[in-house]
Amino acid sequence: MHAPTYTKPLPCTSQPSSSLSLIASNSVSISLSTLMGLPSSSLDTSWWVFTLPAIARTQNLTHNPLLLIILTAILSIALLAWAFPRGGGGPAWRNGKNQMGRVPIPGPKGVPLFGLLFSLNHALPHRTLASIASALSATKLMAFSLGSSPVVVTSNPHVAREILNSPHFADRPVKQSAKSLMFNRAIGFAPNGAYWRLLRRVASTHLFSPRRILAHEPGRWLDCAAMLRAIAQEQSKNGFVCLRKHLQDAALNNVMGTVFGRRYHDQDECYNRREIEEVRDMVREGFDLLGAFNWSDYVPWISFFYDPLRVRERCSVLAPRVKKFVKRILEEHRIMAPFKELSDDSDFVDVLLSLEGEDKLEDDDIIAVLWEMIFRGTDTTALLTEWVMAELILNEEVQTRLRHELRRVVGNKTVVTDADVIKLPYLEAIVKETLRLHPIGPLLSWARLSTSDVHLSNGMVVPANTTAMVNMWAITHDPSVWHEPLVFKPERFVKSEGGVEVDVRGGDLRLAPFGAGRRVCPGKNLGLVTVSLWVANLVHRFQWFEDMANPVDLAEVLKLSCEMKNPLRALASPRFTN
Ligand code: HEM
Repeated sequence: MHAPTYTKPLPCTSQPSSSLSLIASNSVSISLSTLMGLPSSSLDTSWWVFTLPAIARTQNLTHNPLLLIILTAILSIALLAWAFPRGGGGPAWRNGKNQMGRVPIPGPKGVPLFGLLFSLNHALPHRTLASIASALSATKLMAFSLGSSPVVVTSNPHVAREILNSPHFADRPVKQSAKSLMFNRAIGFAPNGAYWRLLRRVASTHLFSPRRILAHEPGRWLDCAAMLRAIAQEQSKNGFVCLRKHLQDAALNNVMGTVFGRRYHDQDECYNRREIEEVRDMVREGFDLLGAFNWSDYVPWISFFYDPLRVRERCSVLAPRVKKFVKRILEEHRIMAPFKELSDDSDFVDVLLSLEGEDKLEDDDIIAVLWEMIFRGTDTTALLTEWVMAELILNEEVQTRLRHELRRVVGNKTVVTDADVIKLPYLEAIVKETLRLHPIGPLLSWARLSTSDVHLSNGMVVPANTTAMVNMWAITHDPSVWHEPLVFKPERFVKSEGGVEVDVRGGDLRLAPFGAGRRVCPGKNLGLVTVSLWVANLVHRFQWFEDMANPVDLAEVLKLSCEMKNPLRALASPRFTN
């Protein structure tokens, strides 16, 4: 919209000076406003700028200090109007982008240029977003800016269902680190299309199907047994156990075994120590880089001045290391391929190498897919198990009840198997309650991206290219969704005791820690089977107590996943003699 045409003649009799003519020229007034991104209403009221010379009764504005002050004030107001646009949402929501629907999307304006970046770059963005949404009555949907990226977040299960299940939200925004580490060729970040569908199909059939998960049980049990041994050793040596390291080792072995056909147990001599250390180091570095808050993902120019974590540089070192490592494993598998038959317990490398015709993948794509599995599969299961154990230690009666359930199902056996685990409803309730109280992806790990303008049923419209987040933490802590949301109460999921039946695999958005829709976590069954098996064996083998010298601290920190800020340290009293 153009500024209104000036109609009143200036009372000034002589010609304006050149600077004045610039200001008094209609076309310049428009371009100045446009440059500043002023909303049309400010243009409508800007006509009085042209009367300034009359007010000042002067021909040269620059020589009049009063006018200079007024001009500076106008410019400042214009700048502020540009930086804090109307309607909320902040700098990325200028020009009424949050008002495209019947109902506008409310949201905080944040800081000019940066939006909410300063509020969200610390450890607990899910809590901050939940408080802002609640304060602005924007829990259904809130618009905000992360630098130049427009973002919406919902803390409402109905809107969450619409977003996660919509085909228009089936892409993800790709972080710089993910791109540099090749993840844009893997399942999680590949754009929604034929390539992504192929990867999902192959992974669902050959890695995550119930048959394959069952076929890999012996390997899973090997890792679990090694973990139990290491825990017993640490307890007898130190008098306490730091659980996270054992869980991470078991998780790494579990995923390395299923994906690469390699396991690294301490008593195994066949793999050299250097390789184990190399894998651990690469995984650690990858976690750090992918979990790091990288300013240049949101304010691209900032990396020229400010890159405190050296994300770009570190990625460019890690990516070739990963490639070299995985390529070596691919070559070994290629050499052995003629001597192996594919079966249900084949590792994922063999499966990917066996693909033919249209399904055949380039080496670089295989490397990306395999590497992603290591990343996604390792910390998720370890950190979730750590949260479960922390709650069991703090809630002694829940631990005791679980042990009774185990005794009833397992009897005198020292080992709990996958077949036993499915007969343990109280264990299932404990895992669900932990996922509710401590969702390890409180903002569902990686966000979604709208591929077109999306009309929601509540009258709001999310424009194309908007990042969409679901604040699962806010939903699972909402007292209007969950009674006494801060209390750890597995009984709320025990049906025979009046509890609710909730499908945590994406069917019920009141508790969807694995996401939902076509991009729901494909590793959800593997994750749940693994965590349940570990918890069952940890509780069956040991009685767990709080270490009073290091009390359990439920403080959290959000990195790649939401983890205990202070890793769990506890006392493990063995229940069997061998
Ligand atoms: C207990 C553990 C786990 C939790 C809580 C979890 C959670 C999630 C969440 C919230 C998402 C995003 C879903 C969405 O956008 O709707 C996701 C995606 C994904 N997860 Fe998991 N996950 C777990 C375990 C695993 C495991 C064990 C693997 C593989 C070994 C895995 C592989 C993936 C992959 C590949 C994606 C991307 C899917 C896509 O974009 O198409 N996850 N996970």
